Amino acid sequence: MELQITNLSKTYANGVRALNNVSLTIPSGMFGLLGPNGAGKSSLMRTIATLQEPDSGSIRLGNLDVLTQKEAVRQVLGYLPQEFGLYPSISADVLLDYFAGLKGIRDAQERKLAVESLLHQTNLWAARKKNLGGYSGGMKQRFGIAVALLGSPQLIIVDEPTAGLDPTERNRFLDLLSEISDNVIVILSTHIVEDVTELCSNMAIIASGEVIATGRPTDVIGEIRGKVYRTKTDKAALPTLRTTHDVISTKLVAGSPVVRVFSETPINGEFTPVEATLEDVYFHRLARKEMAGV
Ligand SMILES: Nc1ncnc2c1ncn2[C@@H]1O[C@H](COP(=O)(O)OP(=O)(O)OP(=O)(O)O)[C@@H](O)[C@H]1O
Repeated sequence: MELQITNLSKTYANGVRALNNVSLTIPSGMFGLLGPNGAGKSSLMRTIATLQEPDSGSIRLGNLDVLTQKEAVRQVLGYLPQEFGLYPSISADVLLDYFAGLKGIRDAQERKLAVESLLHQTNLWAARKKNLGGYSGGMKQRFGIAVALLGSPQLIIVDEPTAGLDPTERNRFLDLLSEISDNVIVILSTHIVEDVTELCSNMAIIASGEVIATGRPTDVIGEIRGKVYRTKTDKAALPTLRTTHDVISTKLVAGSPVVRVFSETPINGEFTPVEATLEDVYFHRLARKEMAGV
């Protein structure tokens, strides 16, 4: 199964153009959607999840037309939104059973098996009798994914699921996502570049509603491989360096700026060639997009 998004555009009533001619092909496996705040990630995900209408464009999921066959899409969709409310004084097993009923699992025995299996899969079995109000952030996210996985969806959309999780919970959540991504499409929206490099077989970067890079992470990185250099400098020299070089990023290491620059041709002197990363592509493409928009 493949998700095919073609020329999707959306301008909100307040005039914000959240999606501008977005076209993407999303195969099965983990697909990372990267972009800064306000890039349009949630708008895109809500549209794919049949929760809002675009102004123009089309979305196909296998043989389904997502924009007109909404009910059929919802049957095979699992969606974990950026924010969701949970009933604080209900236990996980009771609420999951309730959602399983809403998802159309009518047979009580079948529902019980589905709920038990998901509670095990999300590592919430031991805490299944606990009220959700007492769950930690990570447990709530794992409960959210258990709800999204009800009914064996073919398309799973998770919108910034690791924001606010500690490293242990973040890893646990991402491991869970990669386990479920065999043979289904999982779209993971995130600001965290590392998560995409490590987990996703395909990806896209969007900024100001436009796709500015897409492909396999290794191929996307390949476009700037051999063209990234690094140097240490002092703070006073930084403004001049920005005018003479194509600066990708600067980071303070022990108080001194470490600068990564892009160059089509070899640069000597203080610069050392370094292995290009997805973060380099991300910052470099965003900077180019900003310059083009000025
Ligand atoms: N319902 C709405 N009405 C008006 N403007 C909106 C609405 N939803 C989003 N926007 C605007 O559309 C743009 C894209 O927002 P969106 O939430 O899709 O981005 P995002 O990439 O998910 O951002 P974040 O990472 O901060 O969640 C932003 O400028 C946002 O303010």
